[in-house]
Amino acid sequence: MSKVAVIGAGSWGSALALVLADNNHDVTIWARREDQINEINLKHTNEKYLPNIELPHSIKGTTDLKEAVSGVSNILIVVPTKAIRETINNLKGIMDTKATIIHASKGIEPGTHKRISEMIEEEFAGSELLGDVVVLSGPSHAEEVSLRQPTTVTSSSNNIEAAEKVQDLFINQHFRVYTNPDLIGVELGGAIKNIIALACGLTNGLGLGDNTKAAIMTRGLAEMARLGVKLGAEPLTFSGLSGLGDLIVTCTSVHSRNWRAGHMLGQGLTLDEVLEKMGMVVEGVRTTKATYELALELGIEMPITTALYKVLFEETTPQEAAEELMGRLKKHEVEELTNYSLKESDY
Ligand SMILES: NC(=O)C1=CN([C@@H]2O[C@H](COP(=O)(O)OP(=O)(O)OC[C@H]3O[C@@H](n4cnc5c(N)ncnc54)[C@H](OP(=O)(O)O)[C@@H]3O)[C@@H](O)[C@H]2O)C=CC1
Ligand SMILES: O=C(CO)COP(=O)(O)O
Repeated sequence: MSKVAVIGAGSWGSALALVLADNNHDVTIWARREDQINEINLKHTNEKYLPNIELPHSIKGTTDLKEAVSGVSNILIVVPTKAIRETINNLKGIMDTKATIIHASKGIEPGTHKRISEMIEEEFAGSELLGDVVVLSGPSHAEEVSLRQPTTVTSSSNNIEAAEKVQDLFINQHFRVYTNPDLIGVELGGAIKNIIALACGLTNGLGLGDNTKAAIMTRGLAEMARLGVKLGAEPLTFSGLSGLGDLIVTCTSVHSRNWRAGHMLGQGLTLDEVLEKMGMVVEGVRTTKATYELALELGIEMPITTALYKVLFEETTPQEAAEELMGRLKKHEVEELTNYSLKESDY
């Protein structure tokens, strides 16, 4: 049994706290709102983020970050990507022991184009408090994990032994954890599938059917792998749980916030209206911006990401974006991933 601090009490933080508590770990969950922590401690529920689920009574909630991490050598961070740097900065000031930082968030930062493990390392730079950084990623809707439905994910780190320790922390008969040493590929797959899920939801909202969905998913996987390989990922990672697996679960499920947000956009709502209605994080929006910028910088062709960027952040309508995608130059389906460069005409 280990002590684990879970930082972030949204849907995913609560569901992972449940998995850890099921494994008899000593779990403290931190949230910034007193009312939410009172609900977790007194009613053992988190209705806003995980409706109709009774959390294990052993989970302790606190709004005191110092109390959450004091003497804890495994800290799980599950806040939206935009809150990662702020969270690490707050942690750095109050941690009293070196800890493995596990994160389960999915995104890329606009502007810097950093993955989450890179942001964590950057924020801890020069500090003795950072042990290993491990990501937990894969096809795993919080709603189903909290019902203890069979789920598979991947634990990845530059230090495979750290990934294996995290595998041991989480694995149980409902929640099967694999390991993969390809940190870059695992983090990129989890982030970029959100872009593709937004695009799938959008085409569905436009009234388009399964052929279009299959096209977006398959060609989306191709552009995810193309960028990933350029950044040093292993191509095979993208056919695994954190790539294809997460793409399937996010593009085909009504649980997905990214899919639902895309669907509302396709039905004609503005981005602001969609985000207001969702009330939960839609990571794909910021990740589309980050990935679009990164693709331009590296000269990697990512037509679906580009089309979505134009719909989200420029004046392009979904219909215009769909027409533009279908009207592109003809090409071979299978490309040489390691020898790919963008031609000006491809955009
Ligand atoms: N939901 C899922 O099934 C899965 C989610 N993920 C990933 O996990 C991450 C978190 O998602 P999820 O739990 O679903 O998100 P939710 O929208 O359900 O919850 C977000 C949580 O983060 C808190 N939060 C927001 N901003 C800050 C901040 N600046 N500082 C501290 N806490 C903050 C919110 O607190 P408050 O209520 O006070 O605003 C809330 O508790 C995302 O990257 C997502 O992609 C990964 C796999 C599955
Ligand atoms: O990452 C997820 C499932 O693996 C959850 O996706 P959404 O954020 O779109 O709900």
